[in-house]
Amino acid sequence: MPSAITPQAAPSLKRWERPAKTTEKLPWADIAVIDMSRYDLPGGKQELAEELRHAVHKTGFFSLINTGFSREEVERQYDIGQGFFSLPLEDKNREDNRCDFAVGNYFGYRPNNDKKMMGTNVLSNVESVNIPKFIPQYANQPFHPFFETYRTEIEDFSRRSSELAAKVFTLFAIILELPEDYFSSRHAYDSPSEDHLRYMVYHPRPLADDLKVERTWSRAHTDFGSLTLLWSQDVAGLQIKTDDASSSSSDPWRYVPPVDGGIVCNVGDTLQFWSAGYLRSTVHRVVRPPEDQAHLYRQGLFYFVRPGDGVDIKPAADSPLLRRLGLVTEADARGEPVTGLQYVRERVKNYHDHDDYADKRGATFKVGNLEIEDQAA
Ligand SMILES: O=C(O)CCC(=O)C(=O)O
Ligand SMILES: [Fe+2]
Repeated sequence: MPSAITPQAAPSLKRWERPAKTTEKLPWADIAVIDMSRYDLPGGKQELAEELRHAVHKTGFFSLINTGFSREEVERQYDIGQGFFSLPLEDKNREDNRCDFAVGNYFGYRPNNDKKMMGTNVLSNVESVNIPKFIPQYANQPFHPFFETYRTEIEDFSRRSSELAAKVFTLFAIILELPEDYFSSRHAYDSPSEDHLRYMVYHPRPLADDLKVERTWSRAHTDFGSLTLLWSQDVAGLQIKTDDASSSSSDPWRYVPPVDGGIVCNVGDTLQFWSAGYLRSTVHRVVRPPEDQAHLYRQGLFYFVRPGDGVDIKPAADSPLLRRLGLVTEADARGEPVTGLQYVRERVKNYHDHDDYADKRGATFKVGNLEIEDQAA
């Protein structure tokens, strides 16, 4: 749908500057690139699903190109995020704009330095703001007045992110031999869910502090929802934990490479549950960037897709593929339901409602019969 948005109508914002890529040679992950311009061609979805199968089964990470988001509109979102982060702390952190972690509500603002890291005195260097879906049910959820000026643009971006996710869900349904709308219907934009558009920035830290926390900027974790869209990030630091600790290296961590004009996607916990582990919610983390980028504010743009509040996230026992593979049985169909809202709220609460981001290597997190490794080494 052509967009009738005129960004010039809003007051001018300082332009965000795209940082230069690192010149360091890093161990990059091999990330499949899926060309979404083929999606609507005859047989296109089936071909793309086949290309995606290996990636989602092995690492759960892949990237999309030709998604319909122009470079200008993506950078405009970075301008908006940067404009918000440059407001005074008291304003950003006003009471009606804060995440309410006590109830696992991630909508709103999370300030920099809010927690200690891994049993040290080093503080978290992440600042973020999560914007809920633009539906009447969220009229009273955090939405800072700064964003009002840009509401139309942000809403357009949010809705189109969800539309893109729906196409990816269709590919997942094809892979699992389920009806094509199996997952997209469980993530309808107009039904309540904890989906959010996120502006995020990591503040650079002195090397001495980074060394005290094993260079950790974001602890190893899996994503709590269904699918994460991450607009390609030029500041290296995001790493995925792979199975290929090869003979040349015992280190399983690989950096996610930038994909110009692309969107990196990863499968979250709920799709791993629905697919009885066939689609992988891979452990990832963010570490101090290479030294030619370590001084930069690492700003990011994301859309986190969460399951519909009321949908059951237990394994899709009706998938012929999962049945043939023996991953689901009749008993799975009869298991206790766990709803999307229940899982996501409990997971956010468990992860964030503390004074610290402790080292939780090896810990697991469980709701009903659904269990996930909370933080793998
Ligand atoms: O900042 C990044 O590149 C990834 C952040 C992330 O994994 C998350 O917020 O879930
Ligand atoms: Fe993540």
